[in-house]
Amino acid sequence: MSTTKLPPSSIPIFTTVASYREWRRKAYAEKKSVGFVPTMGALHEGHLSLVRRSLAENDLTVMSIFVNPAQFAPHEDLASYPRTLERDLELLAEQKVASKQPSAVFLPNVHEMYPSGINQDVNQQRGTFVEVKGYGEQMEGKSRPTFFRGVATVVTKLFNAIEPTNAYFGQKDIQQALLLRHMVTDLLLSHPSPNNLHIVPTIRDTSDDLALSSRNAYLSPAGRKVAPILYASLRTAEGCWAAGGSKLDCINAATKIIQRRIEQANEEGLDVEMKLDYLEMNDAGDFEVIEGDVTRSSKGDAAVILSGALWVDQTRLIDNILLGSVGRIVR
Ligand SMILES: Nc1ncnc2c1ncn2[C@@H]1O[C@H](COP(=O)(O)OP(=O)(O)OP(=O)(O)O)[C@@H](O)[C@H]1O
Ligand SMILES: CC(C)(CO)[C@@H](O)C(=O)[O-]
Ligand code: BAL
Repeated sequence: MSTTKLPPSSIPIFTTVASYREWRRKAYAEKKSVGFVPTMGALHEGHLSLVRRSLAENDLTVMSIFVNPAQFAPHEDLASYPRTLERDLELLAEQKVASKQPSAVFLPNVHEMYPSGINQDVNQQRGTFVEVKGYGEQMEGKSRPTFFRGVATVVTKLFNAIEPTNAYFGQKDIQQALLLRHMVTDLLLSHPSPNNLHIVPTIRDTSDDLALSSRNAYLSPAGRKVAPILYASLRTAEGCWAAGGSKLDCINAATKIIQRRIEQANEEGLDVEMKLDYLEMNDAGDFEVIEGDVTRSSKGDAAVILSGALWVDQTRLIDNILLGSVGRIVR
């Protein structure tokens, strides 16, 4: 275990796969289950809810903190992504469920995760990648075409290194979590098995329901004031869908809510720019876009992802609501 230049921590920190594996071997020998919470750090209550779920369901809980360069496009915010390691370790050490506390932090550097090197050329011809075709091109993948390849690749590596019994992901990034379930199934992974990849509900700010997100730290006061409109617009679409509206009508109604907020912000003289990236409904099974004339009753019982992304100045916010029969998704 290396402790060079690391902040003090009461939880063991492993910076190499080799040192972590020694610890993991002991857990196997003692027949202890290992819950895993992968993150990019800058922890908030959303991350901590995943930790508490893991603590409740496993003997041991491991969190990884790794800002994965491969999932950022060259024009994205890799350099400025919030990094708050000292505070993250403090928050983690405060978590306790039924006298269990987090057991280890995996904190690799880029070389440890990408031993053959990494470049962010989207057309790169050399290297090992994991791509989940057919599930990474819609919704988030449409706006971030190389994002899911980066996520699937690093999560495969993390699963191989950590060998978790259970892994925990947030509903806030629903496409990511469902795509990873497909990946785990298709690659016959057993650590975790597909049934043990859990999706945990989104934690929101109690005052205005804004989904907690590390990138919220980028928001100016004016940006923070308008940001809840994304979820409010999704709630409008949800209500419209429940009342029997067509997909087209519901998305239009939600879009109008955003447009109205943009006008209002101008009228209020708020110093903020908003731009809607997308609002869409997709089948939760195959991620296909729902046709405009489809309604809740014509869709039957199948689960639907209602999701959107909104630019607030330079910050890209995402959120979603699951519609229909979602019991088998969030579990
Ligand atoms: N509000 C939230 N509620 C529940 N889980 C969340 C929430 N926000 C993030 N997560 C989950 O935490 C895990 C780690 O996410 P990550 O470190 O990227 O944080 P983030 O807040 O989503 O950051 P970003 O602002 O980059 O999207 C993911 O599984 C993610 O879905
Ligand atoms: C799953 C993940 C840790 C992979 O880098 C990241 O995409 C995240 O934090 O959601
Ligand atoms: N929360 C998903 C990680 C990302 O947006 O890069």
